[in-house]
Amino acid sequence: MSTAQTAFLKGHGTENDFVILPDHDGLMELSPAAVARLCDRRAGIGADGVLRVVRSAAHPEARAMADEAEWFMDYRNSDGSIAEMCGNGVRVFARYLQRAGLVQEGDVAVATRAGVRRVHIAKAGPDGTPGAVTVAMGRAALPGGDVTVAVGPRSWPARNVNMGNPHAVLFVDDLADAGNLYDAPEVAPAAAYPDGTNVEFVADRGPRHVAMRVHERGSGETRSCGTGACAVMVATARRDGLDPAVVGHPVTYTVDVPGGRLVIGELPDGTVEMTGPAVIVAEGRFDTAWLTAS
Ligand SMILES: N[C@@H](CCC[C@H](N)C(=O)O)C(=O)O
Repeated sequence: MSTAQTAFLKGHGTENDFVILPDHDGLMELSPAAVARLCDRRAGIGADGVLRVVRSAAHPEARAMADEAEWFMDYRNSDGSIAEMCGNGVRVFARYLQRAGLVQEGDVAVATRAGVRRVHIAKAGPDGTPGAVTVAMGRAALPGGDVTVAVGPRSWPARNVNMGNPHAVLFVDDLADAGNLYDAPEVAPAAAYPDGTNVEFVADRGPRHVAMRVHERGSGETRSCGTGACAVMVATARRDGLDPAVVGHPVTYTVDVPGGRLVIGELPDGTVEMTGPAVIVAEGRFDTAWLTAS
């Protein structure tokens, strides 16, 4: 008797890693417990989150976007919670579509809970090195209001930046000041973030060059966060007195994350674009029953 199996892939973007579940017709039941089991780094496959690949027409949350974007990224954090958007995830998602032969190098639109995101897959190098993947992340929203982030006895003022999902961005002299970021820092007032938030600690590295560490809502400390890096870019540009809408030209920053480097630009129309690597590292199968066994 053969055991039912489910196909998966594993990929990452600057070491923000994902289990990818191809479920093109949207038939899979994916409970929060099943996501947490997949993402478990000891008893599961291990990842910061899950990218379920579903045809937009087959998913109730994406049906309205199906004319614009054939594929929907159903993103889940490693604790099983749902997030609106994942910047590295959408780049890795595009790489999966390319590897599966569902799209070619060039432009692809991907439906997300934060709306349609346009992704560009650059040509591979002459030696076959995969090209970088760029995503137009939409405009940052800057809700304003005073926000404070505390770690133990220390606290810092933070900037509230929304990239489709929420972020609190603050500047430190030394990234070690963030301490253990597996636990969520305290963010006040709680009313600024009714659904919780991601928190980014930022240190300067040079002109238009910063480094960051992140606590991701629903995943703990990760090696990178794409929406977080975009929020950091915008918060840093405003701190530096740079608003592309005012200066009339794009503004670009390099953002180093523990898992690599992202290049992020903001255009005069407010659109934020992020470029970086996106790779698939493995492909396999697990027993379907394992996902739901108690
Ligand atoms: N790693 C992601 C962000 C994933 C969602 C986040 N944890 C949230 O809950 O908002 C990225 O690359 O943007």
